[in-house]
Formats: sequence, C-alpha cells, structure tokens
Amino acid sequence: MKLPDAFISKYRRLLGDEAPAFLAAFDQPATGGFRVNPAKAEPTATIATATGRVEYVPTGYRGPVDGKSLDHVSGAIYSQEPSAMYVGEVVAPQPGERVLDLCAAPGGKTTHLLAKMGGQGLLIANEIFRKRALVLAENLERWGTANTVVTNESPAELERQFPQFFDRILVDAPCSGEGMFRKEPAGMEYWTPDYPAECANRQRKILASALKMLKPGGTLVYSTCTFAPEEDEQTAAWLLATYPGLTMVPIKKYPGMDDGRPEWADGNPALANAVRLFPHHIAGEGHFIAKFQLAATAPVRAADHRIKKNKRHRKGDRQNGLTKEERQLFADFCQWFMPAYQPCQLLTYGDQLYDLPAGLSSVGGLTALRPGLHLGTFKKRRFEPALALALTMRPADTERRIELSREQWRSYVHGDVLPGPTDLPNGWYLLVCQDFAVGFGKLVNGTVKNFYPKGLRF
Ligand SMILES: C[S@@+](CC[C@H](N)C(=O)[O-])C[C@H]1O[C@@H](n2cnc3c(N)ncnc32)[C@H](O)[C@@H]1O
Repeated sequence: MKLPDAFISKYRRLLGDEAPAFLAAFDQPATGGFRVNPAKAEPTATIATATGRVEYVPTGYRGPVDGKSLDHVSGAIYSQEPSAMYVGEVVAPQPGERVLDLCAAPGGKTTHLLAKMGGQGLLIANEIFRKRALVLAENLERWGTANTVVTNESPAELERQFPQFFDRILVDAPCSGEGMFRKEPAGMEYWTPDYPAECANRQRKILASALKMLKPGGTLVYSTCTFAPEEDEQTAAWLLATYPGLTMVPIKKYPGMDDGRPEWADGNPALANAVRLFPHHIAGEGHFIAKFQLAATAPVRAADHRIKKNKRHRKGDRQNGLTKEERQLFADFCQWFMPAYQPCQLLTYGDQLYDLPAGLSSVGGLTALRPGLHLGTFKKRRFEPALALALTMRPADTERRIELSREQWRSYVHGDVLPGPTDLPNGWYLLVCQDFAVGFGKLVNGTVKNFYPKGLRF
C-alpha cells in the first residue's frame, strides 16, 4: 500500500525500531469478524465459516460475513472487525442503565452495547448526519431491540436535553481513520500531516458536550480507529487536564494489546491506562480506547426525564397520541398476536406507532428517527405490524407463526407471495425460518401476503 510519505516518517519517528513491522502491517489483508446476537438463535452457518474466536470478546469471531445470508438478514450477527469489538467490552454497560452512544452510525458498537444490556435500560444511539442515522436505524432494527431511541442530533443539542443524565457514554469519535486505511484505502486521500490535529479539535467539542450529559459517578469511554497521538493520548490528556473530576479507569490488556503512551502526550502516567490495539501486535485494524470516571460529587438529576410533548398529538380524544380507534386496533392486534405484550409507553408519530422505552417521557424535543420500538402503522381502519417488531421476537413469543423453508425465505425477502397453510385462520403471522423470526406475513385463505419492506427486498 502506498502510504503518504509524511505518515511514514511520522511513525518512523514515533515508533523507532517497531516502525518497520507497523508499516508492513498495511500490506497485509484487512481482518474481518462478526459478533453473535445473544438474544437470537445461534447463527450456526456463519459460525461454521469462522476462522477463530476473538479472545477478548465472548460473542466475537474472526471470519467472513455474507450480507445476504439468513444469519445476517435476521440480525443474528453483526459484521465488525475484531479490534473495534473491544470497545463494547470496555464500555461494559449493565442491564437497566441509561447509556448514550453519541457517534453511533453505522451501529457496530451500539449493537454490542445493546447485547450487554440484555434488553433492560435505555440506550440512545445518536448520529449527527441524517443519511448515516438512517443506516444506523436500519441496522438496529435488524439487530432487534426494544429499548433504543435513535436520534439525529448534534452533541450540542443533546447536551441541552440531557444534563447529567447518563450512566455511561461512548464517544467513538470521528477521527483521521488511520486504522481504516487497509479496509478503505480511499481514506488516505483526506490524510495530511495537519488532519489529526483538526480531528482532535472536533473531538474536544464532542467530548465537552458528552461530559455535560454524564451523571456524577458515571463513565465515559473515548475511542478512535486511528493511531495519531494528537487524537489519542493527547485528547485523553486534555480531558484529564480540563476536567479535574475525571480519572482514568485501567483497561484490562489481553496478549497483544499495548498500554497508552504517556510520552506521546504530556507525560501523565495515567495515560498508560488506555489501550492501543496495533495491527502489528494483534490481529485487527487498530483502535485506541480510554475510559474515564466522573467523581460522584455533584447531585444526581431526578430519574424521570421530561422533554417537550409532541404538539401534534395533544388534541381530541387522544391518549399518548392514539385515538380511540387506534387504541382499539392495536388492542385487537395484541389479542390476536401477542396477548402478553405489556407496552411501556405507546406513542404515535403521524401514523406510526412506537413503544417508547422507560425513562423517557417523550422525545418531542428531539429529532428521533426511532423513538423506541416501531410497532407498526395505522392504515385506514387497520393496523399493520412493523418488521422491527418481528425482529425483536423469538419464535416462541407467539403462537401465530408460520415456518418457512430456506427456499421460501429467499422468496420472502425477494418480495414474493407464498403458499401458506390452509388449516390456520386468516390473520397476521410471524414468519420463522430455522428458528429466526424474519418478518410478518398476512395469511389470507391459504396464501401468505408479503409485508417485507420493499426497500429491503433482494
Ligand atoms: C467512528 S464513526 C462511529 C462508528 C460507530 N460507533 C460504529 O461502531 O459503527 C464516527 C461517527 O461520528 C459522526 N460525526 C462526525 N462529525 C461529528 C460531530 N461533529 N459530532 C458528532 N458526531 C460526528 C460520523 O458521522 C460518524 O458516524
């Protein structure tokens, strides 16, 4: 790979004797991997093609991912290169906590955090760029999760809405991406000797917002996929120098992981608590991770978070934005399909019905692409369940299910109408293939009408 000359001389200077091995790693192929979704059936077909486990991530494997496979499309796996997987382990969110993933798209780390939270608590996944936020929403929908709100906001706007609110915050920052050069060599075109310092400036602004949202006693994880000390140790040093309430939390180092380099910043020995994953020491593309804890001194904010109500939904006989007719339609659907379902807080956005996770009383003040679990759409006098709901379910969660063969699943994701059982009553069914919930179908007199979203068909 033709690396920029200034990049080569910079790392020769920084790494000395190690530089040849570091630079040679850029000529090796990129490392692939995937994590398994613990909330779904085991993706045995993809695991069978794995080349090994990721030693430091219980759900992590090395190996290729087929983006059109049943395992991927049903959200049983997420494709992620191995060194990026360590970030979720370091954040280590607990079930029931409030977690913010501030720079979340396309969602690799978010899905990892969600898996660790086991469906309990609240996760806000934010992305500043709308197009990327839409991809994030789609990836999280496939992973299948009820306790997530996807927002498309600037860190500064979120900071106004969530003062001292979160137990854990991840800032997986936009960076100079030197660890992505192998996978996406085009990234080198943006690289100049000054680029890391420009990125560092932006990172400091994002981190300043993040800290305003962290509860006293809470933890902040800062990570990048670059090797540049300006963004890595020097940003961590800036945090410690600027916020006296912050201390660095030591991160466990597995074989092949390096300490942070205090000498690449202001010499503060605490910086050694950070971790560096270098591609010439451990198989992966490369990452820097630092973890901080905020002192538990300031008063903690009250538990319930209130933001403006969505004005659209205050009129008439509406409760939480639902008309009487809509409430009835959804109750009828629940009775038929999921009688045990206990919604947290139903809420409508136009004709879309969501279940807002506990801990938020509304998302009216935010640009929320997914204000919780997308349950479905109200059409003229009927309710149509959403793919997102199907993908949060285990087949055993409903008796209204129809098994598809692998060939039928291929026809389903292609958008075809399928032959169905003739001995079942008409109505909505969860379609299941090899223990994975794959979507909804409507059985009408022995035919399964296809409700797989048109934009996802292949
Ligand atoms: C390294 S990527 C995040 C990757 C993601 N965490 C994952 O694991 O899939 C950084 C993200 O920060 C976003 N970003 C760029 N500028 C930003 C800003 N000023 N504030 C917040 N996020 C920003 C980028 O659009 C990008 O999606």
